[in-house]
Amino acid sequence: MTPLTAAVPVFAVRLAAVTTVPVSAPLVVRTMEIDAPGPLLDLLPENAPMAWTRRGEGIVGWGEAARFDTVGPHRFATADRWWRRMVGTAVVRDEVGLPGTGPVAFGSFAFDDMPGASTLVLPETVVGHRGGRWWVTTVSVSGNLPGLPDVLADAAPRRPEAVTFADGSHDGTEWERIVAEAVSRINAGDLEKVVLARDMIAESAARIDQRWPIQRLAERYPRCWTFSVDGLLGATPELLVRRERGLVTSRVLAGTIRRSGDDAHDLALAASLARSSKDLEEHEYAVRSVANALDPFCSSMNVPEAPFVLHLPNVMHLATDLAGVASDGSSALGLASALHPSAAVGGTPTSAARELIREIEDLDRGRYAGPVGWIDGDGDGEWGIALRCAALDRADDSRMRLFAGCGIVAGSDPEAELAESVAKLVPMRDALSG
Ligand SMILES: C=C(O[C@@H]1C=C(C(=O)O)C=C[C@H]1O)C(=O)O
Repeated sequence: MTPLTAAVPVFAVRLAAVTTVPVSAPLVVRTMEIDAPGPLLDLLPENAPMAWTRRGEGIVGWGEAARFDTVGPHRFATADRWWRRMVGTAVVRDEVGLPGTGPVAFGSFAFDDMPGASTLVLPETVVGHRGGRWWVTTVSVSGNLPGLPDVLADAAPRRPEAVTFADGSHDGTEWERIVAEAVSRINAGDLEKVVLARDMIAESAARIDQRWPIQRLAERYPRCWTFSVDGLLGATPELLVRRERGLVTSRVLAGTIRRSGDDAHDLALAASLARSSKDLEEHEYAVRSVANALDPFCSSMNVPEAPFVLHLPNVMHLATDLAGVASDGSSALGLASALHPSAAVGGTPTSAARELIREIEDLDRGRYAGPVGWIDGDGDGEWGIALRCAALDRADDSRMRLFAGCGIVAGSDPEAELAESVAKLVPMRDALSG
């Protein structure tokens, strides 16, 4: 372990920002085009699988050429600086030249400043697929040009054994009380919106093969981004930010209704969601928080006037896609840092919402609701909000902690919010159950 030196603020070092390779190591990176090797997620090994995929495209990675672990209020800035330094001195041979080729790090950041660990991982091997092209990237820290590895499907994952679920920090009744407290604070004028979360513990009879839930989520939630980074995995419908060759995009969600299972009825529910003043208000807070945060980084921005309804198998959301033209050199991670926490996972105003979450939620969110995604050597990348996800217990790999949260506004009903949280836990519960 080599501690970071010089440019890193002193307190960040004290808070254990560490990297597993000396920052001066000669990083050699090679990307080559390959023939289609089969579905990306089938390539993942059981040990520490990394993924960011949607509709079969994206990137998967394994092995660890380098990693950066950090905590605290400057976690994004220290990680961004580490990454710039890594790629700034790297020798790169990239025969494909797309966003996501060349050096790529997967990352996952804690929701709050404390507690919670944040990580960037540079895999030894990354395989990517986009628009009919496939590539493999290999990384060497020994200074030699890495050879082309075999890119083959791994053995099929094992189904988790006899999984049971139990309440996490609070049972449903306690959580409803917390939600009621938030509603009374909102009615008292302390703030406009706060997002409150709850957790659930899944326990299997044996070590959980993370690839099983990853593959199930990708199959069942093709409109979501399926991710896996350092033991945090899920399928999120919400894209905090994408930066790609000067174009900045974001998908904002807020306002939710549960699916009924009957298509005709669901269409009527979708129409009522699009007219619901409570949900439209909640959505407006979220869109405004993202548009305001992106404004300083964009020369122009398109913010649609009305949201559309995003249909997922378990719930429907009000959704807005924003797009802007980047006006400075901020990386995708820098933009994610500026956006986090948006009103979709924090609230409005942000500082009052964060304080109320710390005061009444009584839950260590860890990396749930934090940015998760990837960054490449040009600073392009995609960062989702880690929702509909679970974290593997680092001390016991037969246990996972599942999370779900709901936006609370003046008109929120605690019982309905609990039911919404149950619906949001369904993707991970089902993915672990079979
Ligand atoms: C916080 C979560 O979801 C967020 C809250 C939503 C809402 O309250 O309507 C909708 C989508 C997400 O922005 C979660 O899934 O855990």
